[in-house]
Amino acid sequence: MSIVEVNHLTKKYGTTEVLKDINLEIYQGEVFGFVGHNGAGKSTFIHTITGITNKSAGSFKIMGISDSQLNHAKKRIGVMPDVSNLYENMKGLNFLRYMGKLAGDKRSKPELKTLMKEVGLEDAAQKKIKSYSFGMKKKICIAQALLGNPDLIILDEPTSGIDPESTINIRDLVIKLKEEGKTVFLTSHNLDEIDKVSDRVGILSDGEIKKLGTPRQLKEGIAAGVTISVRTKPILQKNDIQKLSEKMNTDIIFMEAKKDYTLLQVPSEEDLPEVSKEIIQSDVHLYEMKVEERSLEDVFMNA
Ligand SMILES: Nc1ncnc2c1ncn2[C@@H]1O[C@H](COP(=O)(O)OP(=O)(O)OP(=O)(O)O)[C@@H](O)[C@H]1O
Repeated sequence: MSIVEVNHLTKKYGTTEVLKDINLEIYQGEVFGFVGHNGAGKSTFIHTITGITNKSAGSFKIMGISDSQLNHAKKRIGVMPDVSNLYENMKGLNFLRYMGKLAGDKRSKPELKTLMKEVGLEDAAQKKIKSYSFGMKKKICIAQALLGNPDLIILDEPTSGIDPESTINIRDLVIKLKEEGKTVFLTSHNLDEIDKVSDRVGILSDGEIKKLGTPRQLKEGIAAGVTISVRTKPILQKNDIQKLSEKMNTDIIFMEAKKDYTLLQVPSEEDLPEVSKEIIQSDVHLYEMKVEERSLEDVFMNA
């Protein structure tokens, strides 16, 4: 079942089309990762489907409720606010109690403390928000998005500015929410994180969804060929790879030479034995050769 259904959605600021004819379905119970470069339109998309800003054209439904009736769906959507919208003079726990009442959240104080613990703020309940670090402010925004027990949780950059341990906490929290049957829509610049946690990923570029699928489908869908890293002494440079390619009469593409290894692309795994044989027979010493996993970053760069 679709929790979000977007049809031909367009958003303009002045004459600039920031979202261009977007079609997208987000299914119940999935974690959907939305990625794109700065200014691609991710926040605008969130603002549009949550009614913070008006669409220019097209339509959308949230939990089957059409955008003209969006107010009826709002209680079931938890949107992570921007840190600048926090009430800095309030203590963390009091802030969540206050926002919780507005959201119709029935949680008791101990339950709200549990929520704070889940987002990694167990020691900050009685501290004023203005004393929080940026990462802590992000965490309380995530907690705020969960008030009122929403079915759809929208997290815009939840892990930016957050330390690695807290990033893992947030990942665990997202997985827990999914296990509870919630739908989580999240944006992030951390592609590794998106890869780990998302059931499906959409790549937004210049206001259009350029790629959509499971992380695996997206990684399998990029240019054919196998990327390998080769650790040699001395390091193989571009001209070495060109010579190798000519000698083998195969397209071997030099990608980059790092500090202690070289990345190259060969047409298929079948070429690996000969590549290693040629390197061993050359003037360099071969220490390691391995196939590199495709990453979402590769997909993103190819979008
Ligand atoms: N209120 C506004 N008025 C005019 N232009 C806007 C407004 N809000 C956003 N934009 C423009 O729309 C484009 C998309 O911005 P948006 O914030 O949606 O991108 P984003 O993908 O969320 O970027 P980031 O990753 O940097 O947060 C940008 O060019 C931005 O300058």
